[in-house]
Amino acid sequence: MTAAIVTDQLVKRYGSHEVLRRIDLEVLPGQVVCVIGPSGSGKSTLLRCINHLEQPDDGTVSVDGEVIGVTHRRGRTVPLGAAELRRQRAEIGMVFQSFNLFPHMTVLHNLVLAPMKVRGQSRAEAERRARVLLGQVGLADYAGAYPVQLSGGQQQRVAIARTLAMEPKVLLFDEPTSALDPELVGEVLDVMRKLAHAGKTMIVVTHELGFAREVADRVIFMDEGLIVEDGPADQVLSNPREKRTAAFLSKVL
Ligand SMILES: Nc1ncnc2c1ncn2[C@@H]1O[C@H](COP(=O)(O)OP(=O)(O)OP(=O)(O)O)[C@@H](O)[C@H]1O
Repeated sequence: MTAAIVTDQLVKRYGSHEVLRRIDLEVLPGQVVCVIGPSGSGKSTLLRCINHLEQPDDGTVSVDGEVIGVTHRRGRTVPLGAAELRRQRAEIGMVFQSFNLFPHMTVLHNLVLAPMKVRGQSRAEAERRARVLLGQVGLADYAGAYPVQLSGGQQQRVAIARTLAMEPKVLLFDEPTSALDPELVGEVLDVMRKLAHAGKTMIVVTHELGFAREVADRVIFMDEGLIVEDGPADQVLSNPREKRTAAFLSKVL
């Protein structure tokens, strides 16, 4: 079985600070992996390198067997051109903490923009699909609303629908509920739970350990740019093998 996501000896540095220190990770199709760890451990940077929002300094990322961001020319490895990189990145959906919806566009317009521009879908087709997705995230009646008219939880559900509209091969979530008022967290986690049950491949950076325990196939604990522990959710969260994992959990549980 081809892994959905592979990182091979992935390195990212900011100046002399090595933020990712040779990360090897393999996520199988349909797996849900939650990534936990202290602030500054490199969780966001890992996601941002997987989708090449940040250029890794060393190592490779592959999605569905295709190496991201580089190609081979005359025996040398060279960076991909912008258009080709855009095509690859469209296969890697990313949901951010801060929604990032276009404020001057309606919900529907936010959803159809990229499928029309990047995927070449007609407006009619893009709108038809967008309405289906809005139904799936429980926002069928909000197609004509502007982001400012929505709660944070609704905005994040629109952002998830917008990501799904590109039919990505994998989904990355970077603390998708951290900016939400506590009473709005559940509705976003519900949507993510449905995606997990529908068989999507997901990496979720989160502080929601209840969600991780219930939904994740695996939990990864990162610290100081390394994967310290990687195992079944119950084992890592209830019976960690590594002292550093246990110390972290004792602070956050
Ligand atoms: N653009 C950047 N320039 C310089 N340093 C950066 C940059 N982005 C991240 N870093 C540093 O890299 C380290 C890892 O950051 P990262 O955001 O990946 O951590 P994190 O585990 O996601 O933390 P948090 O839980 O607080 O979001 C931190 O020390 C951070 O200050």
